Amino acid sequence: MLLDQVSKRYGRGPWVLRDLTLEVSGLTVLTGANGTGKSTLLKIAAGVLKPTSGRVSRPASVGYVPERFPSDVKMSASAYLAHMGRIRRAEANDVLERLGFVGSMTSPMAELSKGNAQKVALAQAFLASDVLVLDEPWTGLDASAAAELVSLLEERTALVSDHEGHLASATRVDLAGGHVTIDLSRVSALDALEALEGVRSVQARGSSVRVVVAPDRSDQVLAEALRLGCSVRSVR
Ligand SMILES: Nc1ncnc2c1ncn2[C@@H]1O[C@H](COP(=O)(O)OP(=O)(O)OP(=O)(O)O)[C@@H](O)[C@H]1O
Repeated sequence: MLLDQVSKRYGRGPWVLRDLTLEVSGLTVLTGANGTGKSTLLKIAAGVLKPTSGRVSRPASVGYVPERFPSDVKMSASAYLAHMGRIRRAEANDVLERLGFVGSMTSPMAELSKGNAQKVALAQAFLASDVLVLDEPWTGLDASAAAELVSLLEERTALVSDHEGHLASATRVDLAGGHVTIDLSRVSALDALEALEGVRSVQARGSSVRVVVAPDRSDQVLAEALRLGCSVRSVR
């Protein structure tokens, strides 16, 4: 799976992702502080959200576990997994068994405990044959299920957010946490600032303009702002 120069902003809001290129060919862990865009990136990778710009090439069969698995599903676990198996043209797997599912297979899934519902979410994702996209998949799992999930992921191609560090040896991609705030005056070209790589938002505030930048791009943005004739009031 390849994400090529992917950028995302919600409406006219700040850029959440900017020019992100990522190839997922083995087990890849996504890390980053709260709000850095992990769930956004995973939704884009899974195809449930469109990037604002950039391209995603994904194989035919992608399994996805969202951050919050729908909790109000009226179907039973058994009916739901049979349905997903038909859609995927996949044989039933032993994931529920391996994760130690102890809920009812025939009651509405809305009645399952959080951990058991998460095990159903994982079982349907593992029906996919190519790539897995899993958003904090350990949520709600007990210790033995958590360890079993680590071994289920061995040898799979997967993009997984994992802030608890379950997958210590996987390839890591860190969505840079934090930001640098640059206050500028004498700004004549807001659009030119906004278009710079690493810029997450540009806001006019009275006579100054506040630019929020990814930490690894702040020097380049400062240099470009000076070249555009801006005065720098503060950087923090
Ligand atoms: N539907 C939405 N509409 C507007 N803004 C959104 C939406 N979804 C997410 N955002 C914003 O995008 C940014 C990234 O959110 P996202 O949920 O992708 O981060 P995250 O890294 O997964 O966070 P966490 O670790 O807290 O789950 C946040 O500033 C969030 O407010």
